[in-house]
Amino acid sequence: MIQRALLDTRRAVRNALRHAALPGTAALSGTAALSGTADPSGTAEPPGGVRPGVAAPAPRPLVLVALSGGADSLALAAAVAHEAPRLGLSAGAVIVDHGLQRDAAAVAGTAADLARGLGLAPVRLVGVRVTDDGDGPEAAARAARYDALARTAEAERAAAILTAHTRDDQAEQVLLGLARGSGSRSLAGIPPARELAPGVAILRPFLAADPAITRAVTEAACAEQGLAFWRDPHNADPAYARARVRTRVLPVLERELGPGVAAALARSADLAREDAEAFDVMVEEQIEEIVEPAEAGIAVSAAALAANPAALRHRIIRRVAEAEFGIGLGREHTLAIAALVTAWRGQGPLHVPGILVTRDRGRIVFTGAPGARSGMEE
Ligand SMILES: Nc1ncnc2c1ncn2[C@@H]1O[C@H](COP(=O)(O)OP(=O)(O)OP(=O)(O)O)[C@@H](O)[C@H]1O
Repeated sequence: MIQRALLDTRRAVRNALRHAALPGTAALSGTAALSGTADPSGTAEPPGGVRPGVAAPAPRPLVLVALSGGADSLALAAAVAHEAPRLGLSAGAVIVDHGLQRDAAAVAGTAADLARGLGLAPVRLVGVRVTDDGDGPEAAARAARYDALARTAEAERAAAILTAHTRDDQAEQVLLGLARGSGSRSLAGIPPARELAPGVAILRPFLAADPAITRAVTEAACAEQGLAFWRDPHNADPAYARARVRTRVLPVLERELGPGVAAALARSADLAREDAEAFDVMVEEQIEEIVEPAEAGIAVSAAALAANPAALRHRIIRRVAEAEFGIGLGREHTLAIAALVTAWRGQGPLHVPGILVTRDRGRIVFTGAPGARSGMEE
């Protein structure tokens, strides 16, 4: 029997690892290894150990799979265990125990056993305390998890953490962003790769694949390898917005609009990401040109802001507030500041949370309100 899902997951991992520009290493191309220790055979040391007079081989760069024990990350772990040695990499796993469910420790222990059974090493089981600061239990668990992943990667000197987000996760994320009324950065959804911490990348091979790997494929890949995966009861718990999108909203859309909605949403994310990246570059270029320090703050040329299309003008305003004062402006406040440029009729100073904005001699001047952080980020 052709194990198609297994092969798809392995190909996704192989491509992601080959093309990753992992921190501290060069991007793999073809069979060349990250650190110059290319070893498609998977045997880094010569038989009999290191030869006299020959420098010991550099340790293989380490990648760590973020493993929950669910189908997605178990399929990823199996694919990484197979592919990493062939690319001159070593591969381990991190399992985060959020301690949120009664059987959490047992689930984490089983996942760790499965990882060891796949040949991953090291396998790290990390317990975290989840404290909800008001953003909800999902966000609190995510923050604790990513913090633990970053700390473990640093402790193990890993070049990358790999997570198993699928096309279905991406579609759900885009729908949630749409429902919130977000811009292209948020609609871009979950990035296939980004920096997790200084010197540590986070890679999502199933999202980077073309076409992206679906949840159905990860489940099939587990079945093809006889891997028993855990089903997280939270995934079907209607208390969680993401679970409602997964179990109720997307099935309705697929039924009413036809199959392919999830794929289309994931494609929208890719398009939005391209737009967002282009805007980021344009905003930085504009900021270099039209922003200057002002007493106790920063000033932007009103004429230059006016000359830009709204999409850029609004992004420049938001970027200045974020970089200079650490404040994320909402749509309403952004438009109010933009009106000092586009609908100028001698308005007085504008108070937005943490910032005072005035128009003064052809410049829009941003000044920190008491307590606001100040200083444009590098
Ligand atoms: N307990 C865990 N331990 C280690 N890794 C985990 C754990 N839970 C999830 N992950 C990793 O995160 C990926 C996404 O999981 P999930 O969709 O549940 O996360 P999420 O809450 O949506 O957060 P985010 O999408 O921001 O990672 C999984 O595929 C897996 O790689």
